[in-house]
Amino acid sequence: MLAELLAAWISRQRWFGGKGRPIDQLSIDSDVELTPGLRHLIVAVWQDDSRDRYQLLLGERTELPDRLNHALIATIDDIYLYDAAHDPDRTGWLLEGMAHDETRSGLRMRHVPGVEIDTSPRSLVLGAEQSNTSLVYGDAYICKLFRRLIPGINPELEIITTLAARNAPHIAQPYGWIETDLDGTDTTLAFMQEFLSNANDGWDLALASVRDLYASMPEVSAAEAGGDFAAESERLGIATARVHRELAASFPTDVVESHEVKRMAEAFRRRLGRAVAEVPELRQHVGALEDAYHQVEQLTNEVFVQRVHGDYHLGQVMRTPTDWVVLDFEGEPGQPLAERRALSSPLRDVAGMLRSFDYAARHLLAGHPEAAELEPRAQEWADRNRGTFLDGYVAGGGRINRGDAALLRAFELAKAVYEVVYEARNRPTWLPIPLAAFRPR
Ligand SMILES: Nc1ncnc2c1ncn2[C@@H]1O[C@H](COP(=O)(O)OP(=O)(O)O)[C@@H](O)[C@H]1O
Ligand SMILES: O=P(O)(O)O[C@H]1O[C@H](CO)[C@@H](O[C@H]2O[C@H](CO)[C@@H](O)[C@H](O)[C@H]2O)[C@H](O)[C@H]1O
Repeated sequence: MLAELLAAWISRQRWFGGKGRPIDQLSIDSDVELTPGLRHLIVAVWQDDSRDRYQLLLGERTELPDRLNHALIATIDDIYLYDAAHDPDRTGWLLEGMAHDETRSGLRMRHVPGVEIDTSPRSLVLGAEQSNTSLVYGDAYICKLFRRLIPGINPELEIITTLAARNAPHIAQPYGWIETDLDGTDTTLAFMQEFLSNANDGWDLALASVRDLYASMPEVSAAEAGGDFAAESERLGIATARVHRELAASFPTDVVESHEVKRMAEAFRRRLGRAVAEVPELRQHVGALEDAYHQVEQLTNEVFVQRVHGDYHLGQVMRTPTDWVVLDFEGEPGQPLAERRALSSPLRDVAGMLRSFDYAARHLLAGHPEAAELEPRAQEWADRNRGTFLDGYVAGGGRINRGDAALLRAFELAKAVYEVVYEARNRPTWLPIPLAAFRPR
């Protein structure tokens, strides 16, 4: 009975990766009591013969305070079962566990050597629950509970702890993590780092700039607008190049010989094939995409590859009073771990951010009564910030060569294909934004 109730509940969660497909079955793989009133569950969700596993913190109470009503999952035998990630009376237990390196019922809670964890702050779930659930403790820490579990060490934990040990700039200090065995492999369940309380999300800052441009009367160019974002885009380019340099210095790198570059084009094509099957709107753009991928096959230069961010966009960077900080090095949610840890061209991240400038420029157009008149201004804002970001990247020592244009374009288009699927599944009204990327330029 609990399994059926969980299936209905999980399908409505923003972080559930299997949206758009019915759940055939949900089974409870593990269910352990962490402390009275708090259970840790790993559930397996079966859809079309594929299985994904998710973790949840299940709270139990005989009375449910109003503030937890939104987290209610079900009532069984007069016991309220709810998502305890939303209950600060329960989540303090995780902080204590990491502070004291506790192991309970197979869950290993650990802190980064040399740091101290203050166990007094209470948690709040961050409003923007996306692929995961983040708990903010006071204004000190942010602990991300990975919802969909993939056996193995999460790339974010691996990368941030490695970069922090080198005192690399542009990252937030790591504090602790929680792990368990899944299929006999150490698997990260949660990762906690410094909460940047005095910082703004790059996406929000960019949107403020776009809004300012749209509202400026009489019409001014993006460069003349009071909220011009170009200096920030440039700084972000410089920070991105620095992070790429740190990643290249900390992890293995390689060079893909020109005759092997074909494989990259094949990967783009495989992704396109899957996406077209899911989102028919893509079909009319297949020709243009094939052309772009074909140009990659014709490349005669070798391609430098290294560890990269993997899902780089304006929502993954924050502006502190001093500089940009890069978050969320876990790659594209939903991709196999091996793919997320694989070496790739840093141009992939550059392309991701270029796409994000396009998103920021266009997102306010959907449903806007003056969308047609604003379109050229959106394009102008996107072009300006994409350009200054690239300038910053090159000035910061980022590797972009003359022969990279075709590869950068292909990465951008492949990212837009990914976004089409992401939007079709999660925010269908946003679908026109990535679809606009396939228009001829
Ligand atoms: N260290 C941090 N300090 C402050 N806010 C953060 C921090 N990490 C993440 N956030 C906020 O949480 C949002 C989502 O974080 P992210 O790591 O991208 O999670 P997800 O993987 O669920 O998308 C970010 O856009 C940012 O607003
Ligand atoms: O942040 P996540 O790791 O959860 O990334 C996923 O969600 C993102 C949306 O929140 C999605 O990003 C897309 O929308 C952004 C605006 O909301 C935009 O800035 C990005 O450029 C665009 O790709 C991301 O693709 C997805 O993996």
